[in-house]
Amino acid sequence: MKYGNVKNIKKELLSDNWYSLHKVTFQYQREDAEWETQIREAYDRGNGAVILLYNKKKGTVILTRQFRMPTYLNGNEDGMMIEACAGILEKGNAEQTIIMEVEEETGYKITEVQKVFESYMSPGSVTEVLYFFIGQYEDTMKVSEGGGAEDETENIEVLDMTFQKALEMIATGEIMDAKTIMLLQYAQINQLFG
Ligand SMILES: Nc1nc2c(ncn2[C@@H]2O[C@H](COP(=O)(O)OP(=O)(O)O[C@H]3O[C@H](CO)[C@@H](O)[C@H](O)[C@@H]3O)[C@@H](O)[C@H]2O)c(=O)[nH]1
Ligand SMILES: [Mg+2]
Repeated sequence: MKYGNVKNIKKELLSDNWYSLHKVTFQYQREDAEWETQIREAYDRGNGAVILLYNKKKGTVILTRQFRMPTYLNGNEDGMMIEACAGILEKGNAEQTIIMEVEEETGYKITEVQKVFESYMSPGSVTEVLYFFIGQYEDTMKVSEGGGAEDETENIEVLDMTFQKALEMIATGEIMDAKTIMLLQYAQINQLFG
């Protein structure tokens, strides 16, 4: 018995303004071998990369704070989100992108990163795969203010806080971003701070 087969996939473009949204109609073969028609919308904003910047000696991490409209629309009172530094893959691969994004958003020039895992973040509706990294930073690596790309309206604030404080902020709900929680918990499980 075949299971999980898909056929007759038809994609209808609903929106391609900034990113693209497709309505996908397809036939899906159930476990009992019957074919059924399903419709699912899929939002494609490309893939992304995210990193936890940490300093083992100081016991600190670098996070960012920025306005996120979708959260504002769904109950986040001021729309501000505390997140690990992240960006969408445009020109290079995940590693090149995250190194560039770290400098753009936080002002640190790092050269070494370590990939820890990759994950779909919202598999029922968003196509994106997110590549997760960790990387050590030193105060001497700070080369600029950060804040985001000059041609973009990101207005990113750079936060330097203790790892303990960041963990507390998950418990209090001040950190409510999945990729950030995943990386902080990775650091805790793998005892990055000893
Ligand atoms: N004009 C316009 N600009 C947009 C739109 N959507 C996003 N932008 C701009 O596009 C830029 C994308 O910045 P990046 O730093 O590359 O991406 P990111 O938004 O930080 O994405 C990261 O976080 C996402 C949410 O957690 C992740 O989904 C993504 O993979 C990545 O990790 C930002 O300047 C943002 O303001 C839009 O609809 N219109
Ligand atoms: Mg970003």
